[in-house]
Amino acid sequence: MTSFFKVKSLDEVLGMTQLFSPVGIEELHTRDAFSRVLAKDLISGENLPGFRRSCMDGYAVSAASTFGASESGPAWLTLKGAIAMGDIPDFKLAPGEAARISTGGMLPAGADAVVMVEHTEAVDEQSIEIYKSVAPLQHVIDVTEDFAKGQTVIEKGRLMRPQEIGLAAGLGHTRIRTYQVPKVGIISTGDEVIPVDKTPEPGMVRDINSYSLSALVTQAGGEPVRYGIVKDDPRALKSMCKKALAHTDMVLLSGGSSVGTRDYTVEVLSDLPDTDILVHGISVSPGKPTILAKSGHIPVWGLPGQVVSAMVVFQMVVTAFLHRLRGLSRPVFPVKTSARLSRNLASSQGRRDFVRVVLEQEGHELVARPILGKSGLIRTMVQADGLLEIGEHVEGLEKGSMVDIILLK
Ligand SMILES: Nc1nc2c(c(=O)[nH]1)N[C@H]1C(S)=C(S)[C@@H](COP(=O)(O)OP(=O)(O)OC[C@H]3O[C@@H](n4cnc5c(N)ncnc54)[C@H](O)[C@@H]3O)O[C@H]1N2
Ligand code: MOO
Repeated sequence: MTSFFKVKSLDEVLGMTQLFSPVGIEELHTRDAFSRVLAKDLISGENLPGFRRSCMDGYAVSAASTFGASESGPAWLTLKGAIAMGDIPDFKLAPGEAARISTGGMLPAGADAVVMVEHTEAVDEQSIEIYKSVAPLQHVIDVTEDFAKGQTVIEKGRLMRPQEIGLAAGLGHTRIRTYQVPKVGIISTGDEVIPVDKTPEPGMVRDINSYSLSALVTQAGGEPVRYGIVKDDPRALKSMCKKALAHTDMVLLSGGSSVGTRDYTVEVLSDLPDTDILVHGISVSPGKPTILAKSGHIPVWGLPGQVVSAMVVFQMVVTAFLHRLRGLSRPVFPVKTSARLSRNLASSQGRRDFVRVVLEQEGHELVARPILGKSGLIRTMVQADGLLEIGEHVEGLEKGSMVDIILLK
């Protein structure tokens, strides 16, 4: 029997991300850097907060002055003054003294803790009673408690989430260096594939893949560039590949990845200058007939034409390469939930299966119902809340077992 594919494991293929490098760097205003990846360590130029800051409304004290204080035996302290927000206190606290302070105010010299106002009682204009002792630094943010001057606060390769944007702003970094957004060229192939604004004759299909793949590229942090539909003609496909390679950082071809009489992708890619076929076949289902080539420094994918397979391979394989091009230094962990499996599921050993599932709430539990349908049915992806992964060494899963579901965004 002819073996068409030299199938590689998913882990082997994912290991190939290291053969590719992040795209170029650009400087951006911090407010535009959301979802970008930092290209240079961000160093703190100052201490944060830079002064001892109260995190409660109450009284600044030396903790030692409150030791032993209780409801029945309060500590008695002399009121030295009040600290206005944003002011530097112009007095020092001696033992046995306290100063009125608000949340965010600067502690005076001699103070190392704050007593919450609800644990005090004013005796008269000059003195207060304290009903609860505080420990040193209680209710206080210390000078370098967020960050110290010179410290790396965000490492190169980290994603700029809302909290990283806030931190950069808090340290006064208005411009930061990030990786560019990788451009991803998308080419649909197939004599039967027509533009979505045309009405298909029998035997024809509208071009679903360049739309679903564009959306996936955007979701994974890339910029899709659509090159339309190319007929099953090696010369036309080669010329479109060259065009996409000249203007993008990664190329996705959909269709023609298998071994049919009109599946030219491998032939065309092999024929491009400075191009190696790294993968033709991955031991996953759906998506086995996937191709990965390296053209110069650019990854080129031959994705299966089946609408579900193209999407699943993008999510489970291509995304890791796009993250590499974006400059991300750590994996982005998929969002998962735990659910009880509604039925027995068979699976072939030696292959990783990704089964589409619907999630349903039953009492306090989530139940995962597998959607059994062919990989040419877009309906099955639309119904799916997530994917259930069945490992290479697992023969099947039993009804009632708890499983992890990768949620589809
Ligand atoms: N003898 C074998 N045949 C096949 C195998 C195999 O191992 N041995 N694998 C099957 C699997 S699994 C898949 S998946 C497909 C992949 O085939 P291709 O990548 O060559 O894709 P096409 O034949 O071009 O198309 C498959 C299917 O998808 C439709 N299609 C293609 N492009 C689009 C698009 N842009 N939008 C919507 N639909 C699209 C196309 O019309 C076909 O129906 O190979 C199996 N064969
Ligand atoms: O990859 Mo194919 O998608 O199993 O139908």
